[in-house]
Amino acid sequence: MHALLDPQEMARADRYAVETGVASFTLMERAGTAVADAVARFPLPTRVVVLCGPGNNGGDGFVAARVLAQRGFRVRVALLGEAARLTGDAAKAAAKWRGPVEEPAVLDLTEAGVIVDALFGAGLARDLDGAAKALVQRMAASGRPIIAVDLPSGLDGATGKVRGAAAQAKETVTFFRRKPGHLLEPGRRLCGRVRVADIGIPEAALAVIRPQAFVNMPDLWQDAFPLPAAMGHKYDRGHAVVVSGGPWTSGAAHLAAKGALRAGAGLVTVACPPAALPLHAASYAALMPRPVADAADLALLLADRRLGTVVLGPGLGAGAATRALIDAAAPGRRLVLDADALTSYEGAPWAVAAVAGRSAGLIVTPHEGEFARLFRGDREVLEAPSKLARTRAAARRLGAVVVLKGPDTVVAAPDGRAAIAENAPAFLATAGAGDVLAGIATGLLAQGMPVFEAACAAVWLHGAAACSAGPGLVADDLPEALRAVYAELYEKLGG
Ligand SMILES: NC(=O)C1=CN([C@@H]2O[C@H](COP(=O)(O)OP(=O)(O)OC[C@H]3O[C@@H](n4cnc5c(N)ncnc54)[C@H](OP(=O)(O)O)[C@@H]3O)[C@@H](O)[C@H]2O)[C@@H](O)CC1
Ligand SMILES: Nc1ncnc2c1ncn2[C@@H]1O[C@H](COP(=O)(O)OP(=O)(O)O)[C@@H](O)[C@H]1O
Ligand SMILES: [K+]
Repeated sequence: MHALLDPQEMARADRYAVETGVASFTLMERAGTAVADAVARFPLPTRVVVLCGPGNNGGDGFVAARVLAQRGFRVRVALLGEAARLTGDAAKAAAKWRGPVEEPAVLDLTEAGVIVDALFGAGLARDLDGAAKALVQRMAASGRPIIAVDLPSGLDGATGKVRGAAAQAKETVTFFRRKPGHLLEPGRRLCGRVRVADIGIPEAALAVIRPQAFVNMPDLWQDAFPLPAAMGHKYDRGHAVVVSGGPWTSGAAHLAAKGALRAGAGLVTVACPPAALPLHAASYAALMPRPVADAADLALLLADRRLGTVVLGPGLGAGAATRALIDAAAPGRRLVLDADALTSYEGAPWAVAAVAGRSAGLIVTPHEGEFARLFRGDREVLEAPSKLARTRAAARRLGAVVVLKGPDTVVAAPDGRAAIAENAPAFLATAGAGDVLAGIATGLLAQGMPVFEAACAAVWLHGAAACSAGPGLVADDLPEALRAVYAELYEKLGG
């Protein structure tokens, strides 16, 4: 699994390496050498400017400068702060750099072939201001390619937020594992291409750290992925129910239903107002439309316990009628709540927590607007320091798995496990895409996949389907595109 380490966890990995016999200066030497390797891969990087900061990030910069000079590059080094104030490994690395150490102010950064940004990394402790901020802004304005050491300076590795200023990097070289800030926007864009260098920290450090945040990739959930059993029948693959709005808003439920079917649910029933029956009947022939006028009708339909997974929200309308449908569906069933279902609980996350408590597992899939409405007034959730922290706080509050959508969709479980997606193309932001995602999650839940894993898999499959469909995508393409993604996944998982 691809773990993500926050700065504290990374410091723990560092200590673990030292405890198990790796000298900390060796880590710095390898880190600086990895940066030098990245510079050397650039086209014609003959003139290199290395901007070093006052801590170990600057130390990596001094090592990179030395290695590059030894390899014949013309290197100039500037230090933000005084050389006399460097300590520990950074002081040692600076002492091994034999060339001049200049004032940043005297350098014309626009003349650099490549700039190495080694000002601040994991130790960024507050917003940049004064000389540090001015230097980062000059670097950004230089227009020269930048290779960032660990993180673009000013980017917070835990949150992905910019603290004061940060310069767009062409490439970022980080160490051992990526950090959440490499995936969370705007950090992801600022990093450019991210390389992870092995600097000799033992993998066993992860068993000690027990990280709880991961990149959302198949290795995170593939062991729980429901491959169809050779001797199975459709009921083994679950019976999902999509609750639809009336004829004018039935498209959203329709997209969710297709998502659930293509994700592998054995059967999908669409519970819809009678006026919407013909529309659903005319879509996929495989869908089973049933007339459901209100919550009492839904309860009757769901009396068949095989209908164990229900998605509500897409195109349903927000308000009391939707809350009543949710109350009818919740007891003992696995639920996905999206869109209007979430807006129906504006400012009342405790009510969703109550639904979660009655259910057999709940996934909620808000976008940022729905999230803000649901948690209105809940400062602990809304003001948590990052998208990752907000999603985790929300999951704890609701006792449910939360999927907070966007270019960097975060999935979090109440127990703290979290995954950040990196496979969604920008053109996935199109009307109805969210409805398909809710449907895919429902289809996976219906097949018995555990709730957190189902949510993570749904997000990854959704992104992969979009990539497979390509630019020009409309939401209707996503369920169809899932076929190619499944073909590859089944092949890989031996299904
Ligand atoms: N962990 C590992 O395994 C390995 C880590 N390695 C490397 O170490 C890096 C982390 O080093 P680090 O901890 O020394 O922190 P770093 O990023 O240099 O910054 C600290 C300095 O900046 C200062 N400062 C902070 N904020 C500021 C602000 N807003 N404005 C102005 N100043 C500010 C702060 O000063 P102070 O807060 O004390 O005033 C302090 O002097 C990591 O990113 C990686 O590159 C590798 O060598 C390989 C192994
Ligand atoms: N900039 C982006 N890059 C990639 N994916 C995005 C971006 N913005 C939104 N998405 C994704 O597009 C989908 C949009 O869903 P949603 O906002 O619910 O729209 P709708 O209600 O129209 O279906 C979500 O899966 C979200 O993660
Ligand atoms: K940096």
